[in-house]
Amino acid sequence: MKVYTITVNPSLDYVVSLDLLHLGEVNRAQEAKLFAGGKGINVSQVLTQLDVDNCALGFIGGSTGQELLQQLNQKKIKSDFTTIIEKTRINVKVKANQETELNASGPKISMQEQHTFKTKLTQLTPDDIVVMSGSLAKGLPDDFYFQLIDLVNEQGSQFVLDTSGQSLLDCLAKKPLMVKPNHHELADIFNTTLTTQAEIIAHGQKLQKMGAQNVIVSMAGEGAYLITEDAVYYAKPLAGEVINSVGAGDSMVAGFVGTYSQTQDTVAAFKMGVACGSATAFTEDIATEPQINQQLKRVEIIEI
Ligand SMILES: Nc1ncnc2c1ncn2[C@@H]1O[C@H](COP(=O)(O)OP(=O)(O)OP(=O)(O)O)[C@@H](O)[C@H]1O
Ligand SMILES: O=P(O)(O)OC[C@@]1(O)O[C@H](CO)[C@@H](O)[C@@H]1O
Repeated sequence: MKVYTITVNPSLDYVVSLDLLHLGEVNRAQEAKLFAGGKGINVSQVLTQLDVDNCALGFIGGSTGQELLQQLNQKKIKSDFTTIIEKTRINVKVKANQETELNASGPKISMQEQHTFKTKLTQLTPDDIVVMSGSLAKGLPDDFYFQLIDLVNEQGSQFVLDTSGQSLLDCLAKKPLMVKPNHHELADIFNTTLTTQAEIIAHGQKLQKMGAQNVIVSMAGEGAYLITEDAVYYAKPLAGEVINSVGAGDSMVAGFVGTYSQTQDTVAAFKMGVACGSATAFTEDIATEPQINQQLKRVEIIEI
């Protein structure tokens, strides 16, 4: 099986570190780094670390797009982007006493550019899994992901749409391989508050009954649940120093999809998802293979 990631609105993530942020004043950063970003691209980075056959698709443009591509090439991440006229965005991540993210809305994508991109999906086969995540760029219709899901389904491939709210609910009827709301997003979907384990599981099961093949409910440092058609599993949280939570969710999606694509074993895939999410939370950038394997040894899954 091959995995394709789709990032319609990638970014260069400009990560600025300082002890304390004073709003409304000139702040001097201790460190500033530029990383290739965007949710699907983060998924591709982890898949490449795990040696899973994958290709990053999406739109890139201008000098920022070139910088992003150069970074992906350096990391040996395979890609087949559609080139656009406008520039790829830069997102600013401030790491001070708190993490603050400033995400730009991104470039405008023309009808012709959208069309060129869609033709790439005709190469998909029933053996492929397509992961779609992140915000929609300007000029893309609200139902763009749903148009893509239909194209993916026409080719017989599986899909994962990492989204929240109404879009997540709407995609369930199309039978996603997996959905991964965090517990806050799960509560918001049903306009409720979820406090007990039983409540979280019951609402995750609703998503499964509505069409998701597998549901992961992630809870950052409090563990995660996997809900399948016939069982519920809990992954105990891994203790560690959180250095950067940006991309933890993307890494979890990558771990699940990557191992699933190689083994079709849902529980092993969940285990890898937890290891990848935590490994990224415990490091500065997206986790590397040794960091992931170090966490994988520590993951404990129990059936509930
Ligand atoms: N503080 C933490 N301690 C240990 N593991 C963590 C922590 N935060 C995230 N993780 C790991 O990453 C996974 C995904 O994190 P989280 O539940 O925050 O998802 P998310 O809200 O989609 O993440 P993101 O911050 O990327 O949007 C968790 O299930 C866990 O495996
Ligand atoms: O603006 P979006 O598309 O919702 O999110 C983009 C983004 O915040 O997501 C990734 C982390 O998940 C970052 O690499 C990137 O900057």
